[in-house]
Amino acid sequence: MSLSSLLDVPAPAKLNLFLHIVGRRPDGYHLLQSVFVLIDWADTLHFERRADGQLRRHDLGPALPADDLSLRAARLLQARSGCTLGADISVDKQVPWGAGMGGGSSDAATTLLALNRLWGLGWSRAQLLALAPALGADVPFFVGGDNAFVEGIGEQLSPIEVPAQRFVVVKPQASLATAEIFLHPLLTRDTKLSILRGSLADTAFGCNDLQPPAEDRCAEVAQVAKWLTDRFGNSRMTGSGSAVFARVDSGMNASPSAIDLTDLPSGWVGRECRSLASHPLRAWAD
Ligand SMILES: C[C@@](CO)(OP(=O)(O)O)[C@H](O)COP(=O)(O)OP(=O)(O)OC[C@H]1O[C@@H](n2ccc(N)nc2=O)[C@H](O)[C@@H]1O
Ligand SMILES: Nc1ncnc2c1ncn2[C@@H]1O[C@H](COP(=O)(O)OP(=O)(O)O)[C@@H](O)[C@H]1O
Repeated sequence: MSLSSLLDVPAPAKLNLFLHIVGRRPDGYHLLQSVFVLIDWADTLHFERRADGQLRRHDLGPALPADDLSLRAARLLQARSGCTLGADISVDKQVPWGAGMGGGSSDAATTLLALNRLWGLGWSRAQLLALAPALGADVPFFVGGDNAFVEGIGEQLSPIEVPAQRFVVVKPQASLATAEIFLHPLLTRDTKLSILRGSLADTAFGCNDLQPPAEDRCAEVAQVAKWLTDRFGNSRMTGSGSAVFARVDSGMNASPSAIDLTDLPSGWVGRECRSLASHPLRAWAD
């Protein structure tokens, strides 16, 4: 078997440094402004080319939905490109789901980037980006591959440089469904528009408008936020939750030895994470 018939690639998660809801489209989707930052908490996807055209997924970690986002992305690319090749896709799931960390969306985007190479399609980034919104509002960001100021429902990407940062990210036992948080009566939809400038990449800028509804829906979100604020002096929910992060790159908690996650309450998962400058497959499409 030639080397190029196998690929092993990371699918990194993201954090929303802030997330403002600034309006709503006639179809009910919400217009947002947000800074999305890639982090080094990642799934690993293994791809093996198949000559028979079949697409099969194998779960190396926890079981995923039968029609998961990596498989949906593979089917979409196969159908749109007319490619007669298939793939075995093995997913080592490390990123918690229902967490606002975009793990499923990253799996979908990473699958588009990887199969484009494995199948020798030679599609441009713009062609792959055109497929992305049909897979989910977060998928264009991961296909773009750069940390970004994001507008619209997630399809308008302005790459920005985000200073290297460290975070502690904690997800409580409860998971949250994105659609439920967007429909919550406590959600405000009229946050003032921000103008893109350097300070938008500051982790202290703005807020997450989805956090009050998420805390109302799920008491554990507020508990995680308090747990992090007590230890690191700051906290903010990412996406539609339920994970919450704290910056640990400044102040008295700057030393790695100060980060101790051994006392996480039972059922919570947490890690120290670093921001990434870009998706590790950023160079795989122009
Ligand atoms: C709000 C964010 C921020 O990153 O939340 P997280 O999913 O990361 O938590 C995302 O844009 C979410 O993206 P994604 O998770 O891909 O959402 P989708 O599957 O497209 O949408 C799930 C549901 O959320 C609602 N939705 C989603 C995005 C949006 N801008 N407005 C919405 O109202 C819609 O009801 C939609 O049916
Ligand atoms: N490969 C996948 N990884 C994780 N979740 C997936 C995947 N495929 C489909 N899903 C479904 O998508 C939902 C949202 O997943 P994900 O993008 O990880 O979370 P979030 O919306 O919290 O950022 C999950 O609850 C799960 O049911």
